[in-house]
Amino acid sequence: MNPFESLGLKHDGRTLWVLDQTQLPDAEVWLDGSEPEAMIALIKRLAVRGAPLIGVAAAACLATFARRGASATEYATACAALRAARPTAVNLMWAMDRMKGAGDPVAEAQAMFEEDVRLCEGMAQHGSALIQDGEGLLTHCNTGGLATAGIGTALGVIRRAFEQGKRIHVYADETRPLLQGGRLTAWELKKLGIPSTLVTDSMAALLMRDGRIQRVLLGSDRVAANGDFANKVGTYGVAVQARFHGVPFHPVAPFSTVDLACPNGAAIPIEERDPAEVRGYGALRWAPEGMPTWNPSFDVTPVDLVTSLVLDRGVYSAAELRSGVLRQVCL
Ligand SMILES: CSC[C@@H](O)[C@@H](O)C(=O)COP(=O)(O)O
Repeated sequence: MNPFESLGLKHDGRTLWVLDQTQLPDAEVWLDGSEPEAMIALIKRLAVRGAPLIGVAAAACLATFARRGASATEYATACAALRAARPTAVNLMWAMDRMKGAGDPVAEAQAMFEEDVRLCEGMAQHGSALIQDGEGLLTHCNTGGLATAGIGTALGVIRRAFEQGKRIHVYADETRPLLQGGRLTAWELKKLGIPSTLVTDSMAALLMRDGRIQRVLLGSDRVAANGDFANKVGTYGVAVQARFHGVPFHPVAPFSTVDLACPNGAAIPIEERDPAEVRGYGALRWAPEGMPTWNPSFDVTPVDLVTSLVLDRGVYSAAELRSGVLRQVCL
């Protein structure tokens, strides 16, 4: 397998390494993700996360496993287990289905990595054209180089607009409960030198009321055929607030996130995670021990709250999405 490298993943030709995203921003620790069991654990505990990245990482892991001499049965078992590591991001299932039927798993994983880089470029090209000079942008969760093999989905769009010289200011939601915005998006924005401010999730409506947000750009873990989409919990709330304040709202995703088998958002499976993530963070606990919690990791935003969806192949309005355009462009 040829060496490849992204912000959160690298393959040196023999071993697959992943950046442990749970330790960011304080430490940049690379872990060995070559073995399927190790990769499944890394995906489950969000050391490797972000819809496109988990698909690419799982594919690279399988390719490494095959190259080390896994039997057909071992390969098929690992493929099925990786496919089930997280339930909402369809990129993982899409990638594993491709790997299942791949004649040459090494070449297929390599192609998938390179394709994801190109898909990010497509989104950046189409999405950056929407952003006007001087805009304040709100984003939720982390959708940058850490979440993909390339420059990212929504954060890639934002980065491209910044590189085009547009004077933008990014507001990053901290994104409770696991703080992908506060830890990861903030880390990426600082690295890139993009003017930005971190806010708690509950501040977004106030920013919109005060006229500081001209556009919302965020990612998706699964887009249904009618344009409803799942993304990190809190996205639906941002969409409602954006509609109330007349702020354009754009999910950004590659075609590999579109699931034509889901007719609408009600069919998207939503991951529920450990209650401990709501009661505290890491070693810190603020809720009474045993306090009942609800911890859906994602929510579904109806297409009616979408201004337009930025795909790698173009920008599609809510009306186009409702009339089934995804069935034509995502074949
Ligand atoms: C390119 S990223 C799109 C989504 O995967 C992202 O917005 C998101 O919700 C990630 O959730 P996570 O639980 O951190 O994997």
